[in-house]
Amino acid sequence: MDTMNPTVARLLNTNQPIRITDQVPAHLRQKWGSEGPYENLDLFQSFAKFVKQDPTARAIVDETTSYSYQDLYDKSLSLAGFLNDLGIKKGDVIAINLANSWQACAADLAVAALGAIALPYPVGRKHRETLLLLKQAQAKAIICEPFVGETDYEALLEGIRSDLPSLKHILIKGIPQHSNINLADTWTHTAYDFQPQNLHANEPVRIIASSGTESAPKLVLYSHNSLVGGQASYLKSLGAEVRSMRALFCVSLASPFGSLGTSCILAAFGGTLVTQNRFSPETTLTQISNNHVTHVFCGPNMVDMLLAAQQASSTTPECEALCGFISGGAPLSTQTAYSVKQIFGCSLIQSYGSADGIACHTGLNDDIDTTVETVGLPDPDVIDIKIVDENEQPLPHNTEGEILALGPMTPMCYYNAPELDAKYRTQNGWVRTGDKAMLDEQGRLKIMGRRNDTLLRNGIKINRVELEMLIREYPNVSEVAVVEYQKSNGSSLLSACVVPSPGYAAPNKDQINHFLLKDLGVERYKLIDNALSFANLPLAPSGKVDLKRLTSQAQLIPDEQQEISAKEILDLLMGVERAGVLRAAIELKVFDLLEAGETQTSGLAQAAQTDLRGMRILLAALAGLGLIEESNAQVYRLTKTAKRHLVSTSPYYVGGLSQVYTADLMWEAFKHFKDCVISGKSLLSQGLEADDHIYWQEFAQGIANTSRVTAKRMAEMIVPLVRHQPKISILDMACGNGIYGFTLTSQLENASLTSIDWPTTQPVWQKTAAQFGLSQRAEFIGENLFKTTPGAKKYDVIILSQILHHFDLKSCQQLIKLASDQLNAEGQIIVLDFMLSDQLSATEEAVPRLFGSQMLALTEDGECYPVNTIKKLLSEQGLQLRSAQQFKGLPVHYVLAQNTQSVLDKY
Ligand SMILES: C[S@@+](CC[C@H](N)C(=O)[O-])C[C@H]1O[C@@H](n2cnc3c(N)ncnc32)[C@H](O)[C@@H]1O
Repeated sequence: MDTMNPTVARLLNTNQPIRITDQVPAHLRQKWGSEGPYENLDLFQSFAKFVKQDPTARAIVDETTSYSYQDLYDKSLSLAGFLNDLGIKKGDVIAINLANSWQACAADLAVAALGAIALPYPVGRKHRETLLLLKQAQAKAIICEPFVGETDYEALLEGIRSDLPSLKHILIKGIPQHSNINLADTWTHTAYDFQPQNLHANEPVRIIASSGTESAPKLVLYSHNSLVGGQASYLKSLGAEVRSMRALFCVSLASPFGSLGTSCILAAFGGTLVTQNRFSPETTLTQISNNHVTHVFCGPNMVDMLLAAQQASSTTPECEALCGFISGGAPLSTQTAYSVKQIFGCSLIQSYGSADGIACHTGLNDDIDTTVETVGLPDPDVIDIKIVDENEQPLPHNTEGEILALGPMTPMCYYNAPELDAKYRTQNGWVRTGDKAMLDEQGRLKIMGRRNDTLLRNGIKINRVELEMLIREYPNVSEVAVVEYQKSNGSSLLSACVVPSPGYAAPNKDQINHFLLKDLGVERYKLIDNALSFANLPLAPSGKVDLKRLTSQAQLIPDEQQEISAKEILDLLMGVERAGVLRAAIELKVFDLLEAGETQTSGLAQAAQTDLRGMRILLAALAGLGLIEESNAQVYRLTKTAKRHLVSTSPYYVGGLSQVYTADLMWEAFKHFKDCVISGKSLLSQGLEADDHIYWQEFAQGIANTSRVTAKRMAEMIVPLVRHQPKISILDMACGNGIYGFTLTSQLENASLTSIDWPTTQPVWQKTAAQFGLSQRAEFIGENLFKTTPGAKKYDVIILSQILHHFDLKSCQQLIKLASDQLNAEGQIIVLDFMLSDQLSATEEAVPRLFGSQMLALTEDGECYPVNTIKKLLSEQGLQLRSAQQFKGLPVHYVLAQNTQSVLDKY
């Protein structure tokens, strides 16, 4: 909880029963019911109406299959029956965290049939966001994907379950790893006996989570009527016959924009929903033509990507049925609107809306200027709009003010957040959007500044809120505001203004960018140029973050201050102290002793058999490095990081790396690094590549825990490629402790392993063999790698892990040839190493670069090579490159290549 601001903390700690008060006056809801547009049907009933009319009509088409209205109806009621048997009842909140699929729509419909409330949210939320959403909504159950990218989402949920007393059931779209429910088991359950008379269309059915500018997501509560009656009217003008709409959603169906999918296209219109698991421009183009798509719902960036993909393809687009692209989330450019007309021959609709309760869009026949400059005419069947001044007094046309909105789509209230109702709703139910706009003479809405502004960097649009949310995922960051500012040369830059959690330092620019790029897989153009640390973000009189003030503060930073600071230089120069202190603490087992309960300086000195003054100074330094905390004078405890990574019994222990990175040899070598630079050579009397260097024994032990992680990733990739083979022979060249070869062998029943290294590494290798229980399936060859003569035995997989960097290019070439000569037809070589990519900036690649300096200091002519060089070496041997990438979250790259020649061709 230490990362939360007071509002969030208060929200999470409240155990008050949830009160739902429709903020819209009852007489208005009644009027919309009697005069339209409400039909007063609940969402499921409205959907069921179409099932009855034409059960065989296509409801959903995904990349491979289509599902009829009857199919979807049956599946929804089976799931509803299952949920009902679990005890889910009217008014309960069910979170849905699924990629776009028929299952996501069936889950929406099942929850609606029960009179429960669906809380869909897009996949990709991390720990903090998930906890906030589920806790604030007091969700009773969640239906989710097992994995999101590399995140084990089921494990993430299990990890926060103790903080979620309301969460009783987890349904996994796949085989659960814990004692949870497999969603597949629900689809054949006895159908729920749906009784429409038990539901009222003005009751709640869906929460739309809006990121907004709050520290926590806002949960906006919608009734059946406000979706099926109000929100659906929003799309009516976009097609002559809504029933024949075939709508392709590139955005997540769980996003506010995507909420139109189930409730409007299916339940209100009886149309067809075309889905894709994940947006890809190529798949979208294929789906448009194969499914005669009429409407594409996407963000402006996606439109640009579709245009680029179509331009790159040699075929003319097949899109006769296409009426338009509906682009929401950020403003459009004239160029985009123009290109859509040119290339796809259809309209681009600019849609403006927010989950808080506003939606407006341009028309199919609007000219390009109207499309780009306005967001169209507000439709009273959806929403009425007022432009008001600070005192909420209406302003005349062509005058800028804040947009207030009220109409049939207006949501009921914010869920479980009366303070948000007070802030964002007027007394008679109008939604305060916080966005600035004016109405022109024709009554068209012109947006002058959105609350969730779009940022422009080098001409590319970036959604501020999305970026802020991503940065907020960084550990121990409690608040973030991203602002755009101009440099003296006119270029625009992005600055992240970060408030760290109490007791933590704010991450710097490089740390944030590395996190965005490596952990979250964010596109490079969204990286920030600068990071500023704040104790609190300044607030404007409205109570919102004062972005203007932050922008001017960012503006004030002289360019040179964005470079490395003097303190950081000092930190660099004190690297010797840092490494020495940490190595001493590891060798004296200080972290293990603290874990065992020895917390006093004197006790620690005694247990570690050190001088009292020595221990006192060591502990003070460790506290300075943030590895331990002083709880009382001279009493210490481990920090979370140290507990996880520096206690030797932890499975995540990395202290062994001190034997590698702070080995005696390393001090010796770096003492004379200047001379290495001058001579271009290592000054050690014996380079690492020398016969049977003693360093390798220590290395093999020290690297073990870290190797396990990388080896597991490597095995995950190789196993599916070879497991079909009746027999698999693996060669681990320069095996060290042998973990890579053994990890792979252990996952393949029919595999045998040969490992080569200097004879001195054999004892460590034997230990690993015993740990894996694989001594019977493995042999060790103790000899010089370069002297191995390829015999009759050939291999299906050859591993070259962390070895090429020791040698010059010629030797690398020789080694790859040796490997390639021992490869079976169809066999694979995998090279793993520190490598330089051509995609990251120098500071983002500090580790491999520093590793390069290690090679200069320690080896005769070793080096850290670019990925492309390794690729070339493999290609030169006639091997076909299969893939090359950095393992996500690890500093190691791999390049995988395959022998496509038959053995006979080669000899
Ligand atoms: C950096 S370690 C890598 C070990 C292992 N592949 C891993 O990734 O953990 C390099 C290994 O190469 C071995 N080695 C270096 N030159 C060698 C040679 N000429 N013949 C045999 N082994 C060699 C060392 O003994 C050491 O175990």
